Amino acid sequence: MAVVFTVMSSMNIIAILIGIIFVNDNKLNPQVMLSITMSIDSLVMPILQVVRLLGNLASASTSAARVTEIMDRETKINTNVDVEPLADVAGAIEFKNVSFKYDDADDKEPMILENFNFKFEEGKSYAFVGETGVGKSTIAKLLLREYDPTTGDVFVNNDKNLKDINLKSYLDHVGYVEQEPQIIYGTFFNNIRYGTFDATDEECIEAAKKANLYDFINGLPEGFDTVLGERGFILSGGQKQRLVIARMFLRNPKILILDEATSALDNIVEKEIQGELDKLAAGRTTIVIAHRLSTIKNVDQILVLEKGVGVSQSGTFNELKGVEGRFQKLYEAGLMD
Ligand SMILES: Nc1ncnc2c1ncn2[C@@H]1O[C@H](COP(=O)(O)OP(=O)(O)OP(=O)(O)O)[C@@H](O)[C@H]1O
Repeated sequence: MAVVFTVMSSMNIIAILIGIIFVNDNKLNPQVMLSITMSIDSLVMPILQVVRLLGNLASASTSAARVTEIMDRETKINTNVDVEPLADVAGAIEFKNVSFKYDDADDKEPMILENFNFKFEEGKSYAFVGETGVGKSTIAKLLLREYDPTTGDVFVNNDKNLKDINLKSYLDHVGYVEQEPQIIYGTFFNNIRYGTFDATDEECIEAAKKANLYDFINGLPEGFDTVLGERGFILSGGQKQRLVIARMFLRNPKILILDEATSALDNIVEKEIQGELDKLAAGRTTIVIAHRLSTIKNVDQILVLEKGVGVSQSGTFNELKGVEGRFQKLYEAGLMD
């Protein structure tokens, strides 16, 4: 492709150079030379455009093939689309004898969770802490049923195995706030409404007020119609988090999973956002995957994960701070701002 471009582009330069020589020797009228080079231009340009188009078509067909390959991939998770959707989801979740590793087939891979038993009670808040790689985010993935346990089961609504229920109807009641908030290309209205598509403008505005984002949006020249995302208005890390919190207020989930939701923010913004997250968590079963101990001071129960041990300690922040153990070590290591 590059060769074609070079040859085509050089044709014009060569014609001009030869033309200049001929004009100098009085063998060619300058006006004729000008019209010849212009004709070459109008001949070469469409050819170059076609060549460029062919190049784009080739990369588009490669991308289309990759998308088709991904779409055709068989998922290991049966989402049970044919099962009657759950009318409601109770906030209690129970892990029974759950062991998990990512590659079932690899005998050498150690279990990340081993025989984990725990009951999350409705409306209470929990936090998982522990060193990096210990398996905190893996628990969030099991709760979202991105993976099924290698052995053991997760139960919701008392006795319903997460593997057997209509997954979409369960996930409709689960709110997930990721470390890196997902902003879509669209207006504030589109972004807040994402996931609750039938919400009215008034409901979006109400959610923005709860997330303490209303005054900021309202102060923009185009207000809630300001376009965000790639090539759109750029939000700061804290504003993005607030936007996701507004989205969650609108969704009103029974179960809330916060995966290090404030870890990308500086201390001052983090403290402000923490207030909004606490409001959001009130009355919902909340599970925090935490890096900073300061964000989990108020949760009902902290579970300390340790490699090869599982849950080595549990209790409230003040209880754990006062006893010798892994939590105190994390606390003393400065994980508390
Ligand atoms: N998709 C995956 N495939 C294979 N192994 C994975 C996958 N995701 C995570 N792991 C491995 O599982 C272990 C637990 O990872 P996990 O992300 O749950 O830890 P974490 O405690 O959340 O760590 P961090 O605090 O660094 O986020 C790690 O050894 C990690 O390398």
